Amino acid sequence: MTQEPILKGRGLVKRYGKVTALDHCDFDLYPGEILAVIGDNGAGKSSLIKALSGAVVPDEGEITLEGQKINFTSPIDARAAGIECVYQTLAMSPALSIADNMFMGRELRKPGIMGSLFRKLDKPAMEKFARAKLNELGLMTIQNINQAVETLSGGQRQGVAVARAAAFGSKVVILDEPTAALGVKESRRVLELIRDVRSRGIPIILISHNMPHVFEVADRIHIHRLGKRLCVIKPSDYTMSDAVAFMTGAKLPEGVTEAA
Ligand SMILES: Nc1ncnc2c1ncn2[C@@H]1O[C@H](COP(=O)(O)OP(=O)(O)OP(=O)(O)O)[C@@H](O)[C@H]1O
Repeated sequence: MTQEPILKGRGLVKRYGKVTALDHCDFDLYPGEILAVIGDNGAGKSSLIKALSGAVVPDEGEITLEGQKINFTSPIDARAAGIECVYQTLAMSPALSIADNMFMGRELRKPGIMGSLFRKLDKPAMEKFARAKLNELGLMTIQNINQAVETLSGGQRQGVAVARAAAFGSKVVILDEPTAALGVKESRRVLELIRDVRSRGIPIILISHNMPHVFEVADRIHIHRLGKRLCVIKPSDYTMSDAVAFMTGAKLPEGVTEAA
């Protein structure tokens, strides 16, 4: 790679009491790529993306975005910097509408009296924007933008979460297990959305246990093992069973040692 990574982590450490979830972990995401992050249960994948998206503060190490050192202390900081993350839990309010969920925490407000803190929400503008974004991403099955999120199917909810991330993630979109618990058709749609985001030039980090999905969409695969990056492979160079063998420690890629 001749380009510089857009998002880079070096020597990241995160401890939870006696558990070391991240053990001097390195990470590189390059512009315009879909980077899958795979690893066994408990390998530290979620801890890694939480550190990159401000949900946890690493105990050690350095993160840079476009070459600038960043010190996120919350996901709000990361969002302000253009990094959007869809966590496994989706972080949506089921009783609120699709439009309200898309704007949660960054509501548009009507112009008010100068200096007024009590500016009214600009509902029409938010609905218009939400509709435009969902249409742009081909989520035409959602008829009513005012529909409560709790009335949507799992796939539609995931679609709204991905649409929200894609709409506001100007620099990086992170998706933690976006196809887990989805049916075949719904998973397909989410994979298409992921490709769609990439085609708009936004790089994506995809955490997934689903090897066929990973091998289908990823440009590169970061294999995470025991709290650190074991290696990065190209899906064209290895089989799915190789990847699983690497992440479980059954075998190592050529030239890689476990201590690396
Ligand atoms: N909030 C927490 N408190 C205590 N331990 C934690 C916490 N979060 C993660 N851990 C521990 O850190 C380690 C790494 O967890 P993490 O969730 O990052 O792994 P993962 O690779 O995402 O796992 P999975 O694939 O099962 O989701 C695990 O041993 C886990 O139990």
